[in-house]
Amino acid sequence: MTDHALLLVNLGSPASTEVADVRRYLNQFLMDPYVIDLPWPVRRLLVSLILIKRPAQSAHAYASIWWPEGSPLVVLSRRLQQAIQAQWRHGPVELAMRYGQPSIESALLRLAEQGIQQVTLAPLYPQFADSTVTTVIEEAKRVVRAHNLNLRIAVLPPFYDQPEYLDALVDSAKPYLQQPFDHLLLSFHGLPERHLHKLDPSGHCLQGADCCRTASPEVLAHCYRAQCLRSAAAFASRLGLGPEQWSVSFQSRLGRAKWIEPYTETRLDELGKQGVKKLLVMCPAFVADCIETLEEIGDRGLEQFQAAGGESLQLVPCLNDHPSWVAALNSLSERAPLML
Ligand SMILES: C=CC1=C(C)c2cc3[nH]c(cc4nc(cc5[nH]c(cc1n2)c(C)c5CCC(=O)O)C(CCC(=O)O)=C4C)c(C)c3C=C
Ligand SMILES: [Fe+2]
Ligand SMILES: [Fe+2]
Repeated sequence: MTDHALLLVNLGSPASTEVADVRRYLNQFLMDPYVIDLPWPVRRLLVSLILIKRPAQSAHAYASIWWPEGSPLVVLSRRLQQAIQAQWRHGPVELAMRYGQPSIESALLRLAEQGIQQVTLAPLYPQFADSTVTTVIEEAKRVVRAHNLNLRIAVLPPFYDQPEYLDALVDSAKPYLQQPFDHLLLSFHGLPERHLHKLDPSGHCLQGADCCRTASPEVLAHCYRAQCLRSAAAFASRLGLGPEQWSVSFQSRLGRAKWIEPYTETRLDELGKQGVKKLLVMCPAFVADCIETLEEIGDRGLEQFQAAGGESLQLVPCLNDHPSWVAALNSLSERAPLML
C-alpha cells in the first residue's frame, strides 16, 4: 500500500530574519485563537501592541541562531522528514508548519493531488496543549472541509508517556549525562495558567502544590503541566537520577498573565545561587532545536546562570533527527488512530 502518507507538523518559523517577515509570522501565530485565547477585538489589540516592539527584538534573536540553510527548526524538521521516509512503508512523508511555510494547506493539497487516500497527521508535540496540538488538528480539518478532500485522517496523540519517546530522549541525552554535571534542569515551554483552567471543568488544576501528581486520567489527558511532569519523572527514573539531581521549569513566558511555574529564569537564578556550577539543560517539549532552546536557553540562559554564580550551562540537543527518535516516531505513527 503506498496511498497512506505521514504528515509531520511542527510550529514554524519566520521566512527570514528580516523584521517584516518576523512581524508577519508573529501576527499569524499570535492571532491564532488557540494561542491567545481572548475574544477577537481584545486579541487584535493585544497582538498589535506586541507587534510594536517584539518583531525587532525577535528578529535580532533569530539572526543570532539562524543557519545558512534557514531556521534551525525548519531545517531540523526537514532532516527528520528525510530520515523517517526510509522507515514509513505506506507512502510519502510530508512536512508542514502550522505558521509560515510549508503550510498544512499546501501539504494536504499536494497529497490529495497525488491520489493519497489516508493521512496520518503527526503534530510534533509530546505534551498536549490547545495552542499546539488542537490548532494543528483544527487547521487540517478546515482544509479538508474547505477543499472537500477525500482523505481519511489519523492523528498521532500526545506521546509524553510513551516508552518510545522516553527511550529516545534517554538515548539522545546519554552522551551529555555521562559527563560530570551538578544538576539537570528539564525546561519545558510554558503556558498561561488560563489555558489549563479552561480545559479542566473539574477545577483540579493548580489547586495545591501536588495537583499534577494526583490528576485523574480525565484531567491528565488535557493538563499540559501534568504531562510535562510525567515525562520528566519517567525520564529521570529511566536514568536512575535522584530527586536532588534534577528539576523541572517552564520557559518562554510572554506578556503579563500568570504562566505555569516554576519559571526557568527563576530556576536558573536559584540554581546559580545555590552553588550549582555545571548545569545541564534539556528541553523535552521541543523535538527540534529552535529559537527557544538555542537562544533563550543556550545564550540568554547561560548569561543568567553565570550572573547568579554558575559556571557552565550545557544545552542538551533536542531529539532532532536522532536515529532512536526517527524509529520512535515511525512506530508511534503506525499506531495513530483514525479521526476523520
Ligand atoms: C501566548 C503565547 C504563546 C503560547 C501559548 C505558546 C505555546 C507554545 N509554543 C510552543 C513551541 C514553540 N514556541 C516557539 C516560539 C514562540 N512561542 C511564542 C509564544 C507562545 N507560545 C512566541 C511569541 C514565539 C516566537 C519567538 C519569539 O518571538 O520569542 C517555538 C520556536 C519557533 C522557531 O522559529 O524557532 C516553538 C517550537 C509550545 C510547545 C507551546 C505550548 C506548550
Ligand atoms: Fe511558543
Ligand atoms: Fe493540572
